[in-house]
Amino acid sequence: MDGRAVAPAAGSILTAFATGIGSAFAVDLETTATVELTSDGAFVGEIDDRPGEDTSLIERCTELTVSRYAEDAGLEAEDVGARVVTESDIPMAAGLTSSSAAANATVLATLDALEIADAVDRVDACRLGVTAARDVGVTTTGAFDDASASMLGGVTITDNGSDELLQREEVDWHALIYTPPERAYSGETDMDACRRIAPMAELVEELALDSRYGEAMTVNGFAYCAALGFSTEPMLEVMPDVAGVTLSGSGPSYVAVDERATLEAVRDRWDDRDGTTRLVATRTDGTNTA
Ligand SMILES: Nc1ncnc2c1ncn2[C@@H]1O[C@H](COP(=O)(O)OP(=O)(O)OP(=O)(O)O)[C@@H](O)[C@H]1O
Ligand SMILES: O=C(O)C1=C[C@@H](O)[C@@H](O)[C@H](O)C1
Repeated sequence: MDGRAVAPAAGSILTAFATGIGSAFAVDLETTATVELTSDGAFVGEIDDRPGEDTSLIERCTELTVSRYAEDAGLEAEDVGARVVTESDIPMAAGLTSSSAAANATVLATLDALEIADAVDRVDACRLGVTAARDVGVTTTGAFDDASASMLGGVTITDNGSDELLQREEVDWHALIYTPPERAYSGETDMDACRRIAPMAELVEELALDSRYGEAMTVNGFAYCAALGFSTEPMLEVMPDVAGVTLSGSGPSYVAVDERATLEAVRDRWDDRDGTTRLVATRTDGTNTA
């Protein structure tokens, strides 16, 4: 039995390291997971085109999903194993939620292989991926904010301490994303520095809950650039022309939102920098079987 699912990336509105409350929105970059069920009880992962990269997240996702749902599919969990392969156009460890997209795609592809994808609540499926991310140490707060945006689409606001969804709204922006060449792994974030900006994070939370997402993300960006030692220059280069701009996740990517034409007009300011600039649509749908 084979299953397949596709999950989008996400950009930040409120990064959750300071208070545990986070907010993110889905963007049109994708990870695809293909899962083949086996009968040897082993869980084996492969990341296409990245032979040396750590596959423990996607292996744990298949294992947890089989353990939780095999019996619902009429199978004995002990006899079931899985082979999972991911293919992705989301840069890894760049602040664009590659880990949450890989987890969501893998959980849903495993449910698809078990032929019960439509019977499982998407938020429960998302929480399973968050548990796997915690188990293998690729997250600090669990990143339910990023994971829920990728699973459901649109903007989500979450409490990553309790994995509760506080708000979800569909938005119609485009996103301009600048990714410098370096990488930043979320599991290695300086949490002491992040906790010092908690009062700013609380202000960002108020703005986001009031649907003032552009202002929220810009305050978030200045606070997290300061806490994590990233430059605010890329933000200043596109302000005040865009509705919002921030450092995304644990960096090093920056993301700006507005109408497509506005972002096209400022794009060359980031194109001049080392790294990659992408102009993508936001996504109101989330993770789906394929
Ligand atoms: N396409 C993928 N397939 C399988 N595993 C992946 C994939 N992308 C990321 N991962 C896993 O996630 C880890 C990177 O997680 P990390 O949280 O640091 O990056 P990120 O999710 O891109 O960043 P951020 O959380 O700041 O948005 C990788 O080491 C790998 O274990
Ligand atoms: O690992 C984590 O806990 C997080 C990672 C980042 O992507 C952030 O965007 C998120 O808010 C929290």
